[in-house]
Amino acid sequence: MILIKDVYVNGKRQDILIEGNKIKKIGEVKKEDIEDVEIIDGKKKIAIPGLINTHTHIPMTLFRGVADDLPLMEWLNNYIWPMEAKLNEKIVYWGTLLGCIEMIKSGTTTFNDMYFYLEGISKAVDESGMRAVLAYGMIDLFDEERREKELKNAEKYIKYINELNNSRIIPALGPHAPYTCSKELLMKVNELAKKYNVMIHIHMNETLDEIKTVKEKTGMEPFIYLNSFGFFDDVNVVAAHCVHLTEGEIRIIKEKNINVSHNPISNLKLASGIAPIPKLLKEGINVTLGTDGCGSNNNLNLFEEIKITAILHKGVNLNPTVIKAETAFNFATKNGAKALNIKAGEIKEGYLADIVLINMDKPFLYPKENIMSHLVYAFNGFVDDVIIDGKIVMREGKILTVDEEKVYEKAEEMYEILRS
Ligand SMILES: N[C@@H](CCSC[C@H]1O[C@@H](n2cnc3c(=O)[nH]cnc32)[C@H](O)[C@@H]1O)C(=O)O
Ligand SMILES: [Zn+2]
Repeated sequence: MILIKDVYVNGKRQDILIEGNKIKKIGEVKKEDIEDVEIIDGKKKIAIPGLINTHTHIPMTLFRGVADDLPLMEWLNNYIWPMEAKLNEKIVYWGTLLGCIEMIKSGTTTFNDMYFYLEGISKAVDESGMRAVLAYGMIDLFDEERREKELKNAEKYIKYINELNNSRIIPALGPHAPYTCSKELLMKVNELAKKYNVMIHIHMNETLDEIKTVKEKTGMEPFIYLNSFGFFDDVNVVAAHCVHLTEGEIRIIKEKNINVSHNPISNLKLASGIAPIPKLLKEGINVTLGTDGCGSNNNLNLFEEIKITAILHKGVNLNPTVIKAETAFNFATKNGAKALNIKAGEIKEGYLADIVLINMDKPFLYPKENIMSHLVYAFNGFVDDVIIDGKIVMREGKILTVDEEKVYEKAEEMYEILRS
């Protein structure tokens, strides 16, 4: 058992008792009453639920800084996709470990990923102690042979992850996007999602260009098109980006309970645009936050995403009330958990013990009065202790699960292979 003593949580100083992978009690807990307990002194700290990043391509940490300042299609076609052709399980494994270290250090405990070489990714996630939803990213480019291959891979990885029997690693389906996947592939994905009871992770409406392509081909906007053949029926979907949406598309997102993963930094950096988040909120749509891959962000610090979300929409709407601090914070916690269907995102009895501690002795966190404001507008994201699934994975800034130095060394080595 783990006992966090005198920590500031849910508005007051109290204790948090963790048993197994869950939060057993919040309130006053006497250490004498429990046997075999590890105590964390929380006096100088606050506890927050671990952040949930709902859109990543985690091994892309290795592509950090390789191609900046380009539009999406040029970035993908000329730089990213040629480099990705050199990847293998081993390179992806080290890239994922680098990403996990970065996320743990910046308070993220769960991520929702779409990539390939999922054996390498799963192995790294398992070793790091993180929680993740992993989807094999499928692209068929409307070719039947490629479609069969991609669907086979996706099914293979769902079975592979299920067989790992690790409650921290959850399989999902990842059709890349309506402009890279055929209708046949997408229809089959809906069927497989129901068959294996897994969620779907897809890129939607990221750029005006891709929407134009879909419209020219089908006569419909992407959400209308997918909805026309039942893609959203009876499945749980996380749609990344959703930058450009018509009223009709917003109606579908609402009606089909589609979860939106807002990735403001990636959208700004690739100059894709700014998603109409205040409008989605008015409709009661579940908005969550994602960083996207490190090729287009270029980091995995979700606190940056929280701050940008809270200020960006104020600026473009000329209205400082559209997204309040706590709303932005909830996007990255509660709403993320709801999207991924996990009992986390809040510090509550019976919930998963995914908890982050922040030492408040930092110059930018004084005066200590308005904690939620500090977390959203002032904090740099470097947290102190991280507990995931009831296990301490970082203590006082030191990662306990993996050898950090070795990961940095290997990351450089893998990068040399990719650029050669
Ligand atoms: N099985 C596929 C791989 C798909 S993984 C998901 C893909 O999404 C790409 N990606 C990363 N960020 C973005 C983005 O912002 N928009 C669209 N695609 C992206 C990423 O580079 C990767 O190729 C294949 O054989 O090519
Ligand atoms: Zn993406």
